[in-house]
Amino acid sequence: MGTAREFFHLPEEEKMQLHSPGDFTSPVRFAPGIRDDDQNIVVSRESLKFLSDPLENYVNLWPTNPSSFREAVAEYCVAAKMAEMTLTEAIFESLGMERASMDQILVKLEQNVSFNYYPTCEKSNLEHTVGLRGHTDPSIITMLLSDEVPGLEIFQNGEWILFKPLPNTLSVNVGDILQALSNGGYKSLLHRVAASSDTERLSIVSNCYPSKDTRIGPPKELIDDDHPAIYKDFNYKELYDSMWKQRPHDSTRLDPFKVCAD
Ligand SMILES: O=C(O)CCC(=O)C(=O)O
Ligand SMILES: [Fe+2]
Repeated sequence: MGTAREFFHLPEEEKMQLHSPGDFTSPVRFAPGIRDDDQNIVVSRESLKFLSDPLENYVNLWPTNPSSFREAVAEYCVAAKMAEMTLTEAIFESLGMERASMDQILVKLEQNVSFNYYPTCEKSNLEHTVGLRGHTDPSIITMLLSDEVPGLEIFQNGEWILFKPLPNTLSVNVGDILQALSNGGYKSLLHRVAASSDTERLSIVSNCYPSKDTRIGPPKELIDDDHPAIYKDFNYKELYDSMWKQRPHDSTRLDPFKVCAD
């Protein structure tokens, strides 16, 4: 967390060297906060997103400032990936998936990591500022470590609820891919981050997802006459590509992959 904080406190010009607008494929990307004039809103989050798996392919592309970056972050990524694999396997077992269906996904799990930084916002601008807009994650599961400053809100039973971070605790969100793989048994979590005028906030998010070509669809053992397939088979590349396309206002990321449109 200290390394992430040091990174975001670097001069703007240095962080902006890692900014490549419109490029969603670069293995290391810095994104500054944005102003959305259409919605008259500022999204204050700055993020550093980077690929981390397999580590040896990417670690040499990561920032070298702060100097602790590569070593500290590599250690975190490896530990997070192991925890995610163990959890994902346990979730698959709980669903009653057969070994072959589980392995098809587990042997090709990948990971990307985001450092998120939410600077404080002037009180007078709070009304038109959010930390991060409501979204679900395009992952199987997402592991979140935050610096214990509140701000994350989750949508539950029709309302936004402030999530209370516990000290030294990781939280895990269900992502869109687990919703598809479990044929709707698990629901991906809609969440957002509020802006604050009091305290800056930091989080480290590790997303775990199948390789781009892995077939994503409910395994046959979860499908029967009472539980018909909700989603067509797709792969992560198709989900990722469709993420950046304009969607109807009320649609979610998985809607384009539904067997029957509602
Ligand atoms: O900062 C947080 O608590 C959440 C960040 C998040 O939702 C994301 O990076 O997808
Ligand atoms: Fe998220």
